[in-house]
Amino acid sequence: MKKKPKYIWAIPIIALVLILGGLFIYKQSNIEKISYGDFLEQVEAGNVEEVTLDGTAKMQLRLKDNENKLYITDNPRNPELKEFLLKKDIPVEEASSAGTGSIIQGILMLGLFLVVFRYASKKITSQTSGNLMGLNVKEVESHKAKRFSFSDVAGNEEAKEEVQDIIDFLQKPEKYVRYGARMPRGIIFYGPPGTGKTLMAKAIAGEAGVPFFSVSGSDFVQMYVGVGASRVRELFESARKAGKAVIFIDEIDALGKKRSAGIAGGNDERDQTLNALLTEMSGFKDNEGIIVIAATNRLDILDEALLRPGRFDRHIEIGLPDVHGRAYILKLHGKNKPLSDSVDLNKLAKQTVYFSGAMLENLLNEAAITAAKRNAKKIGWGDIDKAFYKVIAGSEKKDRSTILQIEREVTAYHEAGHALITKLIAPNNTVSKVTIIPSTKGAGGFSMNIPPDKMYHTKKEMEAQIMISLGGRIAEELIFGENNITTGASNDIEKATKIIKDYVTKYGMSKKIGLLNMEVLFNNDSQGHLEEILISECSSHMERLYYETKELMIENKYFLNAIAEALLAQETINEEELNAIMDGTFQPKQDTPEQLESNNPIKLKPVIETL
Ligand SMILES: Nc1ncnc2c1ncn2[C@@H]1O[C@H](COP(=O)(O)OP(=O)(O)OP(=O)(O)O)[C@@H](O)[C@H]1O
Ligand SMILES: [Zn+2]
Repeated sequence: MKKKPKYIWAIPIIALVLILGGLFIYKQSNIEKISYGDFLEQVEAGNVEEVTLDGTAKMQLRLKDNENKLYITDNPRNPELKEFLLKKDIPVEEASSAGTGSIIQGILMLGLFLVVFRYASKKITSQTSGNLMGLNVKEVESHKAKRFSFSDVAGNEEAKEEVQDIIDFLQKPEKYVRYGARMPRGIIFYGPPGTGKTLMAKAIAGEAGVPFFSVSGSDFVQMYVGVGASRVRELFESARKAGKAVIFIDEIDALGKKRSAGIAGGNDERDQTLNALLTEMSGFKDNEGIIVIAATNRLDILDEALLRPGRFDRHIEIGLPDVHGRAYILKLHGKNKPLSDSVDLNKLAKQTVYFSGAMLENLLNEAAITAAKRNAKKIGWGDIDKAFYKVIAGSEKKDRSTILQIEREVTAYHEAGHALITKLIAPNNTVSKVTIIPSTKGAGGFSMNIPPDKMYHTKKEMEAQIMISLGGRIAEELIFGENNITTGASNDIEKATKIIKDYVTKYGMSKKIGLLNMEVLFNNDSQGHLEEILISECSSHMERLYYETKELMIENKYFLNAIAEALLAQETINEEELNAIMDGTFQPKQDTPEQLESNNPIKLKPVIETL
């Protein structure tokens, strides 16, 4: 690919600066400073050829024995000096304050200023740019910013595969035009936050060797009417100027959300901006080599106008990484960090289900900070452990004594409930950690529950997942009584409801509703009859599963107590310890008495039946 030399404008300026600089240095080397006393001596000796006064703090003179050399001395600024010199027959010249030297200096400064200004303004445009009316257009040009390639993106193999032809098209658009192929003009990356959508777009630009322009949809919101549209046109204009390019629009949903029927009128500005975007996109010629990549967390809320052929017609999912992806991401970000031998990234990958790439990166970074704080040689498993909780729910509370003992117990039983039910009905799931360490974000405790990675889930597995979710609340109820159940189960209930809804409405697993997709039917449900049936069906399944779980827990109350007690004693238990509890071979960690004291400031009976 032929590249336009980017710094051609700088050559004359640099040449000028060099020439003037040389001249200046040459002149400087021919200048000598003398004291005012020496000067007067020379005057008295009749050695002075001429004097130049220019009103500055210095004056210049030449001596008779070396007329080419310039001498400088302090200017006493005495109005009588001129007369005194003239009387001695020494010619005095009065120059304007800018002598040759200062002209050169001035030009030099100007040249330098121009270079710096040019550089700085370029830098600003490429990094945060213009910021006119709040819009950031970021242009990351290949030679200025770090170039990304596919090797910087771990996992996401399917997505990489899917964009391979786009890269080829960006490199050789003519080839595709020759075959009459119409390449997608727009691609949408969709998936949860932090999964590397931006990274992937940058990598495409990097792999194809084209400049990358990025802008965020949310920047257009709250702009004056017409401003957004003109910004869009400017963005495309700069991309066209660059020849080939990748234009990245983050948070496209801020611009292209479906218009909700209920709200009368629209957002004029948003619509104008969106229209400008669509117009620009349909304005490309086929061989232009510009690709627009947009990112969103949710594809389903986008306006159909955006998704039509010729617009954003290729949709690529960038999902959360699976266990291999996670291991790969951890290894990628662990490369430049001194990890101790105790840190097993494969093991960590197994414990970080549902973590996004950004969370994993953050996890290693937090661990590195913790290690640095304690001046450790290497990052140890303990640092990783601390970072794990930080990333997952804010940070580990320092002062544990402030947490009421009763809260610790409720949390311990709640988490023990989840763990116990998992062990009883889903032995293939992994419970990597159960903990009651509270976090600043308010999550009471945490038990990681890993269902095996599978393409399909059976009805039994879906029910098991619901029962595991219900386990927390049921344990609270069983131990502390119906009136003392807490709000800690709200996430669990949400999770269980989502599963039961799919169970009934999507997968035809409820006998009463049968093999119907309720969402299809719902579209025509004006009286709300179906809704009623649906709710009653969901709640009857939920109730059945609730009683089943409760019964199971009552039968295994011994284990529930054992797990909760272990949690209260050591705050966190890992999978081996949990298995040991279930086998009856558990040996609690021997803590020193002081540690026990600080962990358990108030000694209470482990089970409080009367609350
Ligand atoms: N697959 C991955 N491989 C390597 N690093 C990753 C990956 N996914 C995410 N990361 C890390 O997470 C950071 C954030 O990712 P990025 O900004 O690309 O996510 P995103 O999907 O665009 O997020 P959002 O939806 O919040 O804009 C990256 O800079 C990188 O450090
Ligand atoms: Zn829970």
